Amino acid sequence: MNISLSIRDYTSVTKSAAIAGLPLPPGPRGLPLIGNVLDIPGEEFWEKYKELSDQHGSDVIYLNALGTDIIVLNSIEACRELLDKRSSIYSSRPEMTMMNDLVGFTWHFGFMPYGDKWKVRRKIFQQVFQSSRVEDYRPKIVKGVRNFLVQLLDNPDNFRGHGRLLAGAFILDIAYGIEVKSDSDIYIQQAERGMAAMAAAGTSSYLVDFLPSLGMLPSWFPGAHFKREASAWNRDVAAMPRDCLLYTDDALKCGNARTYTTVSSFATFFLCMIQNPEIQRKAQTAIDEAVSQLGRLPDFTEYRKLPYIDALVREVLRWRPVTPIAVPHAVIEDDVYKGYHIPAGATVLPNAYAIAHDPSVYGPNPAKFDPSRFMNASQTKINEDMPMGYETFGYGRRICPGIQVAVESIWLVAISVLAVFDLRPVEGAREGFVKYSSGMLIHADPFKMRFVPRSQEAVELIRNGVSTL
Ligand code: HEM
Repeated sequence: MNISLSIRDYTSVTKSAAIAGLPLPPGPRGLPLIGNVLDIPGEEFWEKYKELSDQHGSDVIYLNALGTDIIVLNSIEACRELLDKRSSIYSSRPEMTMMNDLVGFTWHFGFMPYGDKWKVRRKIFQQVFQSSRVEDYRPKIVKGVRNFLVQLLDNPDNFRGHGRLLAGAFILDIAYGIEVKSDSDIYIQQAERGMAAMAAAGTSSYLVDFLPSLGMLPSWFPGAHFKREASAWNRDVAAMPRDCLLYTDDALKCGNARTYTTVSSFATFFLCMIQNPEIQRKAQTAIDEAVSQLGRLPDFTEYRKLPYIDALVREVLRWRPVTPIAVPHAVIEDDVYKGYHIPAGATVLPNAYAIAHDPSVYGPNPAKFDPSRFMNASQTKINEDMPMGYETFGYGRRICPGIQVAVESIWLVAISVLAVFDLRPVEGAREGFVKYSSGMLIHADPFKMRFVPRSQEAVELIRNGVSTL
């Protein structure tokens, strides 16, 4: 036994030594001590990583920030090979000092390292949101979307607030069975602020993430602005699990701080519709033919039966991925990819934005919003050979466990809103590009639009939508 162990140990030591002798993936030359810190921009870093990948002619690039190894995966093949197929060693998280220790997300299993504590929480969370429970949660999505339509009719200017309420209330209802009625509810507001903190703190671009001892600096110290930002966010983030316990005796379910992601997709959907009226009309024609003539609002009876609406949802998720570099993974063993050494402990960033905008995956002109890219040549069915555009939900064992409810919510919002409203830009407002925020989660900057009921019959359908459930 002892002999076999020592043979195994010897084999693994020689294997590690052989791997360590391989070159690291290519990347920009770093400076002494600080490495590539100056190559990591504070904003839209996914663009820069893609540029570096093109410059070095490699889908995998290497950077070093204050001694921390960073591997960026810029192709779907690299993500699938490493994060999916080799998930037993690529499913941990880096330390994330800013997110966990300073901002206070240690309670959220999404940022925990791979291990038993994470596994228990993930299992319980999945039980709540798994696909076999669609019968339990779909009626709640339908009810939420019907209320959303009434709110859009009565107070269209607050469409973002209604979207926040829809996403937040629905998750609170599924997870804890509690009913929230307004977007000014304290829990919705708090979750919103907590998610804004998550979006900003999770970028892996704070120096303290690479040199945790910087966290010891006092807040007043020059350059320690991250400490001041963290303490401003910490109050809301710490309150999230505490308040969650007011509603449930099961603290492990407290992983629901993910509403912001779905809300960001709702806004992208609205934006794409006002910027592409011909696509809006095409989607409405498909809905009118299949549902509106039935004299009722759409529901899950139509799910997966209208290929153009499925394609539209895929394109919303692809065009502006909510999480452009997903959430950082960490690799726990030395590994080899395409002859390059991937060092144990490296932070691994899947560049979801680069993948979503890769013409070799999604066809020409990836900057254009065009649902037809997901259809077959005759435009009659979804092209099943094309990836779904869901890469934005991450990879391997850490893939988003809310993927199904998120996609189904976005789908029902899209089909229901288009069935009864024409979405139009505000007359006289400057049309064109709307800027997106930069961070772990991105969202469109505030914009205005109009929700015009398509007919008197549509108004009646909206008004009667909730009572007919
Ligand atoms: C458009 C909507 C959404 C997007 C784009 C999104 C995206 C992501 C991504 C990229 C990750 C990290 C995956 C990885 O590390 O490889 C993630 C993790 C996670 N998501 Fe989502 N998500 C969305 C909606 C939701 C919803 C609605 C929920 C809750 C019902 C949710 C719950 C979670 C949780 C708990 C994790 C942590 C998983 C873990 O670390 O094991 N997400 N999500």
